[in-house]
Formats: sequence, structure tokens, C-alpha cells
Amino acid sequence: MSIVHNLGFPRIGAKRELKFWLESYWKGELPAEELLKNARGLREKHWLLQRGAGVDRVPVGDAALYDHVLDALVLVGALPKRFKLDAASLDLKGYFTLARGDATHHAMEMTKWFDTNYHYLVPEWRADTAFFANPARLVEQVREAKALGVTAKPVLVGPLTLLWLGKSKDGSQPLELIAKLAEAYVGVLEALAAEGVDWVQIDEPILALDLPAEWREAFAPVYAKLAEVRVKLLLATYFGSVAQHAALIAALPVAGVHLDLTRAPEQLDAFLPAWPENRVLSAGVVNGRNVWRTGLSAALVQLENARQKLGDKLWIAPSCSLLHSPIDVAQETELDVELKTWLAFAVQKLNELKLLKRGVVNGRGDIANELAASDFVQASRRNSPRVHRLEVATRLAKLAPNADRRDSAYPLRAKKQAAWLKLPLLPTTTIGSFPQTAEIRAARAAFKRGELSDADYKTAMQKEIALAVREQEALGIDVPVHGEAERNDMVEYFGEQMTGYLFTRHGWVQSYGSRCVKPPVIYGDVARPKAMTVEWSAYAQSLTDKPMKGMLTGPVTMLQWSFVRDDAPRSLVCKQLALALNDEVLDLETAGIRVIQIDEPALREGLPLKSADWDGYLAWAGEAFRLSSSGVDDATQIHTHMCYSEFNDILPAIAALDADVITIETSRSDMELLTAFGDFEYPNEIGPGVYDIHSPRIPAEEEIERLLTKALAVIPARRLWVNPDCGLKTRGWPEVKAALANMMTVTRNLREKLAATATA
Ligand SMILES: CN1c2c(nc(N)[nH]c2=O)NC[C@@H]1CNc1ccc(C(=O)N[C@@H](CCC(=O)N[C@@H](CCC(=O)N[C@@H](CCC(=O)O)C(=O)O)C(=O)O)C(=O)O)cc1
Ligand SMILES: N[C@@H](CCS)C(=O)O
Ligand SMILES: [Zn+2]
Repeated sequence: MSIVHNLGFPRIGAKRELKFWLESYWKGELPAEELLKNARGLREKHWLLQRGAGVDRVPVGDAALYDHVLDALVLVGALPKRFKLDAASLDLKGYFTLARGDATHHAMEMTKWFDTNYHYLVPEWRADTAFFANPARLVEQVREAKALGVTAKPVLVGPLTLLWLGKSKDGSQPLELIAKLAEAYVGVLEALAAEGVDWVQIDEPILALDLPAEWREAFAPVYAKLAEVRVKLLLATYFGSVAQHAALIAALPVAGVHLDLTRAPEQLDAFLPAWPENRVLSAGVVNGRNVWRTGLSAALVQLENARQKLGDKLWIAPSCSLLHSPIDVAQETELDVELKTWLAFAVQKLNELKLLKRGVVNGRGDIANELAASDFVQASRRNSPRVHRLEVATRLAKLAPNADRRDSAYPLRAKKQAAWLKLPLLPTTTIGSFPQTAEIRAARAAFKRGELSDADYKTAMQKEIALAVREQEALGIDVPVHGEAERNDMVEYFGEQMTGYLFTRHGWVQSYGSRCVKPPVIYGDVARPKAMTVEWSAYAQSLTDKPMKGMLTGPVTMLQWSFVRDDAPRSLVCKQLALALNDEVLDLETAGIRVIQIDEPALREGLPLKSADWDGYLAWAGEAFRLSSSGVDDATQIHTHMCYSEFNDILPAIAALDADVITIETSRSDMELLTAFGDFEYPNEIGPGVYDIHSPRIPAEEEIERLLTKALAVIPARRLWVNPDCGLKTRGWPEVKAALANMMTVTRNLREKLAATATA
């Protein structure tokens, strides 16, 4: 019998319940036992919900309390050595110390999960990293599921993917650990088999990447070892085609393979003719990375094709875990009725899978009404006048070929900027946001509920802006910011003010740990009807003589962190965003804001997974950034900011953005990135982050000094800025003030030292 299975479910809860429990626990307000009890209740609710929606095999083990990669490390006993914690006896306190750090440990590094906006904790490898099977928690969850009558399919991060995602901390090659790691996986699988588990999903998304030969070759021996355990393995691949590894995958002793047929539908034809007999094909035909209702007719064509060859060996699934999808459209009671019919979140996606199963098993006639409804929705989206705007298309068509170029090259611009900015050596700034306090969020919530008037909300936000400016003046920050108090989120805020965007009330998606984002949805042509930030920035400028830095989210990040229409190329949508943002840049300049930061933290995350596609992407992404930042006077200083990713492999593309200044996260990786910037001789100004903003820990002066000294060894002082790694919205004011005060003290001391050396 063909079945429906799911690769993973959003774990935060329809009302972000897990987020609130976690944060209460961290504040000491919720006891550990309560957190554990609540989390168990939530995952059980999700299992039953999935079963109720027609999922025959329900994923178990995906409901991490903080991060599934951290859970995978606990499962194989490979916690970073520096924490001196034992995986077998790890309690909640230890688990969260790994994730969030404490007074004596900096948190595990965090980076993007492939090309998503989800952040995982980076494993730390050493030649002597030891592993052991530590399956107790997973086994317990399998038992919980069984007790509820749910058919559990445990989900594991695959061993090769786990190794790949980690970083060597001692220069050794992570792949050398594979034999030891495979032993631990065998132990885990044996424990699951002993529980009567028949299928285990083992995720190897790295198969969507171009892998070096030694990594490709490592698959066969590892999977041969795992195949010794009497449990069926479903090798799950997603986020792209794995056809380049078809021979390797065909030869693996696994009982099933999952393919992402939404990102890479063409791979079905590549795989199907030589599909090994008796192997299950899990067809990922419902997009887990987007919010659009599936075109059921088209998906059925794929499934019918596969079923003809495979019969009941065909399984039906979402393209990837639904972790990246909001939970339930039914909660969106305020959404425009027509637009709502275009959308499907996790719960709706599971229902689509159930229908597809009926359609493919019983024939199309069994779901004739649903197919007709689906066809109608597809046509209504395609033909809707709400999607297309003539003025946007005309503006794009008329764009001058050099519209993405500044008037002069950086060296001349730098002189003109220095002439009016008159900044000291090692100028200091911050990345934009200051603490989003409970009061700010409460004011916004009251405003949204209609309990606070426009005028009162504006006054409340201006009060916060004034506070941020005052604090920065007291600290002596050279280029202050207004603090972004008025923004719910750096992407959603802009999306709400542009045409072609819709936004939800409850469409939360986990970003990391307890932090969530509510990506706005681009359904049509994008434009900016009126200024979005000018009033706030101009107000902030009126409070200080220092040059106020305006703050925008760049076109690539707006694209990457939104759910994007699937009826136009991403490059086109990005260009529309770039022009809308350029309108804002020019309005800011006219209003006297002559330092403008255009954040692009998602530039690297948007990089295609296969290197053959990189140049194409970097060309249009770079052009979009430059389009958004051009047309300003040479003396207007354009900043950009990047964080949360490894940037070494795209340094030339970062330089090609031609921003006058880039501020970039570096401290968690101990300024490793800077060496690359130094080697590459990044031509413009750089502010490498001198402290990590993810932890409440206040960085000591010595730590900041060490990092800054490291930076000075590779970047000439005249091109070096001093700033934190990222925005400070997740922190509290006392920590922010103390951390920035240390940053300022170190900077002043270094300035004196540099001046003394210059005069000596
Ligand atoms: C820089 N980062 C961002 C990424 N992606 C984005 N889209 N935005 C980013 O900033 N990706 C990479 C990183 C990830 N980092 C973060 C950091 C912090 C958060 C975060 O703090 N998220 C908040 C939600 C923020 C938000 O949208 N707030 C709104 C709504 C607040 C709210 O919950 N309102 C309640 C009502 C409350 C009441 O009092 O009644 C409601 O709407 O139900 C706002 O401020 O108005 C979080 O809480 O998780 C995310 C990613
Ligand atoms: N300006 C934003 C950038 C985050 S990546 C902030 O400061 O929060
Ligand atoms: Zn950032």
C-alpha cells in the first residue's frame, strides 16, 4: 500500500507555546519538570494531529527543544569537549548551556541550515572526539508514540551530514571520525530495532551538494555498516537534486530513498528507469519550503508516473521537513479571503498529501471535486489582476544599463565621505537594533489591537528612539542608529509597507531556539507606495549632531526571508524589491540621512547549493544590492551588514557589492573570517564584529581587545570599524550598555596606541 509519511513537523506550536515555555524556564519562572511535561504534551499533540491528517508514518525525534543538530550530537555522545558535559547524564541545564552559553562558556556557534533561515548549532570536531550510542531519549519518545497508537518513524540526522555540518577545532579532518561515528549510529539503530521500529528516516541533505570525492566514497562503507541492523532505512534527501550522485545512491543498501520533487522535479526521470527493485521511493511532491497550495493535478502526474513503475513502493511526502512552514492557515481569520485560498501551511500540506494518495491509489475520479478546486485556485492566482502591476514592469523595462553603479569608485567616494564625516580612526557604530523590550512589544501589540492610537504609538516609539540616541551619545558611539524600535521584524516591517506582499498573524516559523520569524508572503509585483523609514530616521537625526545611520533591509534578504511567489523568477522579484528600496534610499538622502546601511545577512544563505549555479545567482543578487544603493551622492556612505553564515567562499561577490563599509559577524568564529578578508584584500572599509550578541554574557575588555588586535593585523587601521556582530534587539539594556562601554574603552585605548605609534 502506498502511504503518506511526513519528514518533520514544526515544533514551536501553533501559538508558539514552546517558545514561551522555554523563555519562562530560562527566566527561572517555569520548573524543568514543567517544561519537559509541556514539551511532551505538545509533541504528542503534533503526532496525533499528523495521524489525524492522514499521515501513516509519523516522524518522531524531530521535536527538539532547541535544535535537532544538537539533539543528534546528544544521541551519539559527541558534545563539544570544552563544556565538559556528559551526553549520557545531560540535564536541561547542560543542554541549554551548550545552546546558549553561560558565564564561562561561549555558546556553540550557530549557522544556517542549508539555504533556509533556520539556524543550527555547529558540531565541534577534534581528532579525539569520542562517540557512543545514547538513544534513551529517542527510545522514550518512540514508546510515547506507541502508547498513543501512532506508528513512529524515528528521524535521524545522517552521519555524513552531521560530520559535514561540523567544524574541526584542531585542524584534523572531520571525515576521519566517520568509522567511530558509524559505530554509534549502529548502537542507536539497534536500540530502535529492539523497540520494534521497522523504518528509520535518515536525513542526508548533503547529497544535494557537490561533494568532494572522499565524502562521496564514505557513504558506501558507512551505510553497509548501518545495514547490518535489522531496521529499514529511508535515506532522505532534500533541498535539491541528488541526480549527480545517482550511482552512489543506487548502490547503497537502504530500503527507501526520499527525493525532493518540488525543487528538482526533473530528477524523477533521472532516477526512475534504474530504480532498484524493492526499494521504496518517497516522492516529495508538496513543497515544504513555501506556502502556496499545491497544484494537485501536476503533482498527480508525477505520482502516477512513479506508481506505474513502483506500485505500492511509492510513498508520498512533503519535499522536506515542515519545520520551515507555518502551521495552520485556519488561524488566519483576518486574511483577505481570496488570498487565503491560495495558501497551504503545514496542516493543509498534510491534507494535500492525503488527497494525492487517494488520487493516485483510487484514481483521479476519487478526488474529482478537490482536483477541480485545486485547478481553480491555480488559475485564479495566475490570472489575478492583484498579482500584476504595469508600472512595475514598465519601470524595470526602462532601467538604464548602468543603474546599478555609483558615480565614482570607492577611493574617491571615501575621500568625499571622510571630508564631512570627520570620523576618528577606528570609528564605532552598532548594527541597527537596540533591545526590543517587553514594553515596546506590548505597545505594538496594543496598537495592533486598536487600543493605542497612531499618535500614542508614534510617541511611544519616539521615546524609545530618543533613549537609544541618548545612550549612544553617552557611550560616545561615532555613527549612531535610531534603534529600530518601531520594527516587529527587519523583513516583515518592510513587507507590510510594500505592494505585492501579504502578511499573516500566526504564520510563525522557528529561526533558532525560541526565536521565531513571521515571513511575509510575496504574491505579486512589489513596489513602495510611500516612505517607510524616513520619519523615524529624521526624528533620530534631529536629536544628535552625529551622523545618524539610516537602516534598511536589502533586496536579497527581503527575498530570502519572505515566502516568494512561484510564478516569477526570484531574480525578477529581487529586482523589484531593489527598486522599491532604492526609492527609500533616495528619500533618506533627501531627508539628510547620509549614512545608510542596507542589511544583507541572507546573501550567503541564498547561494544555490550547487556551485555551478553560484555565478548566476551572485550576478543578479549583486546587481540587486547595487541597484538598491545607487543614485546617491558620492559623499553618502553606504553600509551593508552580514551575519550568521560563512562568507569565505563569496568574498569577491561581497566586494562587488561595492558598499563603502561592511559590518560583518566574525567573533563567534574567532575572526577566522578576517584572515580570508585580509588575504583577499577586501578593498573598502570593514567592521568585523568584536563581540557575540547572542549571549547575555558581557564581553570582557581583554576579549574585545584580542579580537580587535587580530583584526588590525589583517586590515589597515584606516579601513577598520568597530562594532558588535549583529543587532542588539534580543538583548537587555543593562548588558548592552556594559558591553558597548567595554567596546568603547578598548577602542579609545587602541586609538591612543595607534596615535602613539604613528608619532613615534
Ligand atoms: C537577524 N535575524 C533575522 C532573521 N530573519 C528575520 N526575518 N528577521 C531577523 O531579524 N534571520 C536571521 C536572524 C535570526 N534572528 C532572530 C532574532 C530575533 C528574533 C526574534 O526576536 N523574534 C521574535 C518575534 C519578533 C516579532 O515579529 N515581534 C513582533 C510580534 C511580537 C509578538 O509576539 N506579539 C504577540 C502579541 C504580544 C502581546 O503582548 O500581546 C502576537 O503577535 O501574538 C513585534 O515585535 O511586534 C520572537 O519573539 O521570537 C527572530 C530572529
Ligand atoms: N539591522 C538589523 C540587522 C540584523 S541582521 C539589526 O540590527 O537587528
Ligand atoms: Zn545581523
